[in-house]
Amino acid sequence: MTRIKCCGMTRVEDALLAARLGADAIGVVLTARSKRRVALDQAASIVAAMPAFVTTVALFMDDDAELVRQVLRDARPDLLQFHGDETDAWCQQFGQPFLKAVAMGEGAAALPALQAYPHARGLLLDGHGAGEAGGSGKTFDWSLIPPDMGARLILAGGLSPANVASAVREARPWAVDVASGVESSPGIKDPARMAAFIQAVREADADR
Ligand SMILES: O=C(O)c1ccccc1N[C@@H]1O[C@H](COP(=O)(O)O)[C@@H](O)[C@H]1O
Repeated sequence: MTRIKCCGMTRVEDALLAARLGADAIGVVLTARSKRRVALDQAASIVAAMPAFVTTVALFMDDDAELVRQVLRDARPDLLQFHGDETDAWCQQFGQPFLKAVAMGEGAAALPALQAYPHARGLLLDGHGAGEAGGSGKTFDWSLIPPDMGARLILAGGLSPANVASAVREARPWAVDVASGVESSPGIKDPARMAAFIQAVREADADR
């Protein structure tokens, strides 16, 4: 079964709805480089509202280590996710499981980065270009994904209710991650689009 992460939560009610609809994980964005950024207290409220067995993820992009520590201390997310030029060693310093995003907008030139994070629990392949923020709604050429990524492959970038079933059938990821594709405006989730996204993943799973 493909795991589903709904990212860029800014409201407790949206995160609770994602959990009720069957999302396995929700994400909150802390980096200043995002239109979905939440303040520390809001991140803490969203994380604290999640029921058992829904993984909470905090996103950063080339942020200060002190911000990451503060978020870990005050919001207590289960996983960290890094989107910038952070190294494997830098990501490891917090002693918390982490995901590393890889910008696939550069095409095959991005592939060496997949070898650079041996300690990441998962590699989130996103459609944006190097140095750009995620949450861009950009897809990439899924045929570039190496076939041996197994449970480390988290597919992101421009996924939506319209294309996620094809993505699951073609790329066979461990998990899919969506932000803009289930929103009515940045940071505001659309209940119908979230429900349609999760249903599309489950239908594609049934065919696998
Ligand atoms: O969502 C953001 O604003 C964001 C900012 C900086 C780094 C990462 C960000 N989001 C991540 O990007 C993926 C894909 O987004 P989309 O579905 O293409 O809109 C999203 O799921 C987050 O993990």
